[in-house]
Amino acid sequence: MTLLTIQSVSKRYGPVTALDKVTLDVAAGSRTAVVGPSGSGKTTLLRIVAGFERPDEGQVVLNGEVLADGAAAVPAHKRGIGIVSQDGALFPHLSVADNIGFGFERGAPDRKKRIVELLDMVELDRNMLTRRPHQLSGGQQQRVALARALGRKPRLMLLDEPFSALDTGLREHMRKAVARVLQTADITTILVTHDQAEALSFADQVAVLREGKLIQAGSPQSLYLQPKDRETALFLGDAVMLPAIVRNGFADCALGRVAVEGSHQGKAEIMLRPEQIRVVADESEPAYGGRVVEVEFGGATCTVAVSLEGVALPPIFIKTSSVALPERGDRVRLDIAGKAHVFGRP
Ligand SMILES: Nc1ncnc2c1ncn2[C@@H]1O[C@H](COP(=O)(O)OP(=O)(O)OP(=O)(O)O)[C@@H](O)[C@H]1O
Repeated sequence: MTLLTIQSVSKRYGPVTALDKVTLDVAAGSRTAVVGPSGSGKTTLLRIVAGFERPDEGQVVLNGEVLADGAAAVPAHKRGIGIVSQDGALFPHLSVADNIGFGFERGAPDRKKRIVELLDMVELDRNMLTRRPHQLSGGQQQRVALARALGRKPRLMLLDEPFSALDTGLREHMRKAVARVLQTADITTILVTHDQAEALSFADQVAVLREGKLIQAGSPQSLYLQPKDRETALFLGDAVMLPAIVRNGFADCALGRVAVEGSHQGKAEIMLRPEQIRVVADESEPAYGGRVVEVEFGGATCTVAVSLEGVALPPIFIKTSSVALPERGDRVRLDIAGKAHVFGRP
């Protein structure tokens, strides 16, 4: 069931088109990540859904209720939508307990109990209730902000880059913790991020924005393995692109004959994710071989650059484990796992 429908929403700021006829459905109980380069319209979209901005055109409908229809809009505080921003936006002069209970009635008999329940939900220690925000770490502040937003029992939760101020390890931990809390509470969520890995691991649906347009929306797997165009492919991760001739489910390219998806026939560009390619030392002069021109040791994931023989193409970069890492100058062949994705060539 669809909870939120964003229908042909456009927003201009003077000469800048921040959003251009964006249409996106968000299923009830799901997690959607909106990604895109800086300035692509992610925050504008979130602010329109939250009610902090009004669209010039288009509709926002939540659970059958029209929240915005062009400039006619339901005010933000009447939307039942929670939002957690990058800085958490906690009230610095209030304790953790009062931050979490901010929206609750002062004299409500169950106020304290609800605050403690929310604190437990975001897995914070109860001795933190009397602390002020500046006595908390960045990750703890974000949990308090999430608890406060959850306390209002939102129909929809919006997360605007909430993990971006945290360092890598904590970021991943928080992402998992927040996903768990939202799933347990069965709250539909939209996350805005410019971290592709975060989007792919957090969401059921990823929506890619570029220059105010929605380029593609779908499951993380489908976007990563079947991106609509080159730019989307490269935005979501490293990719090896090769010219090819496709016939009956196979592509002839500089790597030999590679199985492909789809029914495209003729000239095309194919894409492989680097982890689909395995570098195998092979001195036997294979028909489609190459020579290692660069090795970058990176711990768990190393990068090997291979210059393909007999073709005028730049070296291709392959991610590989540190086990049996080839050396510069080695002859190798490249084994492919899975199928390549085909971009049709006009
Ligand atoms: N209040 C405003 N006035 C004028 N232009 C604005 C305003 N808000 C956003 N813009 C412009 O609209 C475009 C989209 O901005 P938006 O903040 O939505 O992008 P974003 O994808 O969230 O970027 P970032 O990842 O850098 O936060 C940008 O060109 C931005 O400069």
